[in-house]
Amino acid sequence: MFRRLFRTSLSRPDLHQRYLLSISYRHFQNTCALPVPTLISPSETCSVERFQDIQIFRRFSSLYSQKAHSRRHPSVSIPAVNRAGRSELLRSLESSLGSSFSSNSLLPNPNPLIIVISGPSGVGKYTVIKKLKETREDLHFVVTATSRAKRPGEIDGKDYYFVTKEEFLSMVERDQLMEYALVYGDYKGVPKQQIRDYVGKGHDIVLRVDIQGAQTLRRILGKSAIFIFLVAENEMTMAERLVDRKTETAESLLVRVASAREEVKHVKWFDYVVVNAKGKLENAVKQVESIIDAEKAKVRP
Ligand SMILES: Nc1ncnc2c1ncn2[C@@H]1O[C@H](COP(=O)(O)OP(=O)(O)OP(=O)(O)O)[C@@H](O)[C@H]1O
Repeated sequence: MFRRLFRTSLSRPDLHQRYLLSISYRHFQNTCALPVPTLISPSETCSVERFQDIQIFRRFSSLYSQKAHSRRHPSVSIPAVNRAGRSELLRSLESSLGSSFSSNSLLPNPNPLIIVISGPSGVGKYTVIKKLKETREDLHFVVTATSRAKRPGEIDGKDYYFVTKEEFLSMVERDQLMEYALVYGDYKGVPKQQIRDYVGKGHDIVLRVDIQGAQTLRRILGKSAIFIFLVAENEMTMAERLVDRKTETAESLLVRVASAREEVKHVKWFDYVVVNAKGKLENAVKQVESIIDAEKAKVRP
């Protein structure tokens, strides 16, 4: 590009004749240190046109001498690649650059991720998260507090903090919960302290909440959290899962399936939707993992 511009300016007859710029392009390319000629004697008055020509010339010479300087270091020669050893080549590249290669990470230190997994009752939130825990030890799963009774196989402090209604309300009073809701007659809430502790130490965290909880968290966290909506492939599968789990009374089943019908309409509040299809738990978990990996790889999470 420079060759073209340089020639264009020099080929202008007035510029060429008036300032007698006999510097060859080859000379410029070799030395990269273009002598700046005295274009105007101090006493000389300068026309606008001539002044502009001088400015153009000076801009070129300054720009290209800077670029060429940054490209190579005049005092260091790099040995022939086919003859020099690896470390010799690396050393000479370092001295040519004027500083050693750093082994520090080239990546910026990303902010910890907050991943919210939500979806209608019986869709498989707990099952997906349990499986995810096995493969992603780097994630911290925030343990929700609940006033509901423990289901078979659930462990206090691991799956939920099982508390009484009074204990739960006292946590609310002491402002210990980031969000809470009364879901199907039981309280559920996310303890603030766990989030502070883990996010403060730079850990990625995963929260499991119902749809109401997800909407509250969206209002609080906005775009600083990733919201994943888990669904079954169809209503029938969702209802079957609740029935087969054998944890609900007839009334509770009715409330949950009726709510689920409404809740699937809230998918638009979420960033991602993952289908947890019958017998395809592994696929759903893999998809959640892919979302986490993609979010971690984002330049601006
Ligand atoms: N992909 C799947 N295929 C078949 N069954 C599944 C699948 N995922 C979950 N289940 C079963 O569905 C039932 C409900 O799952 P789970 O308890 O994880 O749902 P949940 O969304 O956490 O429910 P809730 O919000 O009511 O606690 C469980 O019995 C579980 O084993």
